[in-house]
Amino acid sequence: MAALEARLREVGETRYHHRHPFQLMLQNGELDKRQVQAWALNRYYYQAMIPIKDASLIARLDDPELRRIWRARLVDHDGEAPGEGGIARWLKLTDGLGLGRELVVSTRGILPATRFAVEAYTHFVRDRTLLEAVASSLTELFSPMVIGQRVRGMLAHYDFVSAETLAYFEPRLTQAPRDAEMALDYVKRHAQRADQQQAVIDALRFKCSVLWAMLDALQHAYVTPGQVPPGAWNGEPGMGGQPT
Ligand SMILES: O=C(O)c1cc(C(=O)O)c2c(n1)C(=O)C(=O)c1cc(C(=O)O)[nH]c1-2
Repeated sequence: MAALEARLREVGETRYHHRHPFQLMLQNGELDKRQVQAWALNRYYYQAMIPIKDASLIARLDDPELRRIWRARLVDHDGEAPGEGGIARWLKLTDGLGLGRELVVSTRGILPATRFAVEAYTHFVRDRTLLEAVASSLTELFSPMVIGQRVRGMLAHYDFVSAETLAYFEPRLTQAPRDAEMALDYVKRHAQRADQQQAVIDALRFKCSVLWAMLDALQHAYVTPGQVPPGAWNGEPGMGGQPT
């Protein structure tokens, strides 16, 4: 099983979004405020869909113990009360960046490719085997590293963000390792055959592609050559994006 873990870590090393040019620009202070806003606006859709993805996974778990463990993820994102949890904290980030809440929550200004990538993830978790669904969350093995680089870089380079507006990320540094450890343990116990282990590797590759595609879309639309797709957010806080 150490061999499987080594293969998974190799996938992360080569394919995770810590290597994406948009992530590098974000953490190196090379984006302007509008580009950072576009990142936060689009990433909101990922945040909003994660608990829906997790709820569909929980619905397929027949072991109460596993459901109880996985349930913590719903609480992390949705909170126990209005204004709590990861989604609410992400909205503090978009507030802090000057984006209108109605625009953000409506998701009408997100890029088409953001929507397709996030939907592909939720459908993958719903439709594939439970083993693949669990394995697709294993990008979380690598997220504390990229979050640390992003937060440090953004605080150092952008005067329009603060530790308070980036507060979303702080709890993730403990939540993500807890979740990833559990998912890795599950995968190691359930991927016994070679074909199952390959399915696990492929699920992680797929998930890396989801995250990569989201940043590709931002790079294409808002960096170079600046091709904002029709109907997507046009750079004006609270505006842009056609009403649905
Ligand atoms: O900031 C990031 O780079 C990053 C990456 C990932 C990831 O690797 O999927 C997640 C998150 N953040 C995150 O905040 C989060 O809640 C989360 C949940 C999941 C998942 O697949 O269930 N990934 C991620």
